[in-house]
Amino acid sequence: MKLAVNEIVVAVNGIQIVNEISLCVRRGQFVGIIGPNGCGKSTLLKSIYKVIKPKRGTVFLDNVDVMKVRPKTVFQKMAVVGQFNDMNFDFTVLEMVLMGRTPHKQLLESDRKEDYTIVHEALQKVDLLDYADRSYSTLSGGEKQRVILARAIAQQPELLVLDEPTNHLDIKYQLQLLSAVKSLKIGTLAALHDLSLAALYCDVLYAVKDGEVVANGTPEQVLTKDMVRHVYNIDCEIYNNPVNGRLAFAFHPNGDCSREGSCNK
Ligand SMILES: Nc1ncnc2c1ncn2[C@@H]1O[C@H](COP(=O)(O)OP(=O)(O)OP(=O)(O)O)[C@@H](O)[C@H]1O
Repeated sequence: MKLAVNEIVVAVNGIQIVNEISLCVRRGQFVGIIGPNGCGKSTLLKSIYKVIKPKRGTVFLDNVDVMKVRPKTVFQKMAVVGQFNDMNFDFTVLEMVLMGRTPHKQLLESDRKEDYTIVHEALQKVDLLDYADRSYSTLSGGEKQRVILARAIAQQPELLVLDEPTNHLDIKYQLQLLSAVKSLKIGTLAALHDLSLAALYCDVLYAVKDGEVVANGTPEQVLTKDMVRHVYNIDCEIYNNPVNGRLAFAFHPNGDCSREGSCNK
């Protein structure tokens, strides 16, 4: 499996939101996209999973031209966990996760025993097996997020696209969700806000500012004080986390670089 995104340009009302972004995800790689609010992460991801048609550029999943083929062909290989997961109709948790099987079925084909086994395993992975009969609409934001991940897992994708997947989750479930994703050993592309989690889970990072990639490489190459200041306009100290040995971040209070005297110490 290889996702190849080449020079994607997305413009809305004449304003360029994504500016010639290229990136690559290979089998087993966890690739993170970091950058401040509004820098274009979701817009880029939406153009990769066919919700937005870019003005220019290509997205290939192996030899499949994502822009040109029908959605079913794409979603047999790609699963998505978006940022907002509310539904207009109510379903049980089991029904929600069963929907992950849809790209693998013919029209009106009924669910088979094998589908239920896959769904049970997916619910187990996100620690929600006991919730199978609960109504989705009654779940907390974090529980909904985990159901949507279970649905994506049940899809048995080769590539998982996640838009801020740890939104709504407490720290235990942030770690559980990212560990569950990592254990799938498939290609993953995730927009992430938490730099420590990005350092802990990602093999490769792309830092985005104003719709452009300004740095890419391993977390150690990308997550520098200069990058954080340039991209987020804030000062920080970076150290090795004594628990996991990965990079950790301490941000300066009042560390907005635009404030007088707060930067360049
Ligand atoms: N359909 C649209 N019409 C107008 N502006 C849009 C549209 N879609 C996105 N934008 C703007 O494009 C910019 C990038 O939005 P996007 O959601 O991609 O950012 P993001 O990096 O995912 O942000 P966040 O971290 O806050 O989720 C924002 O300023 C947003 O307001």
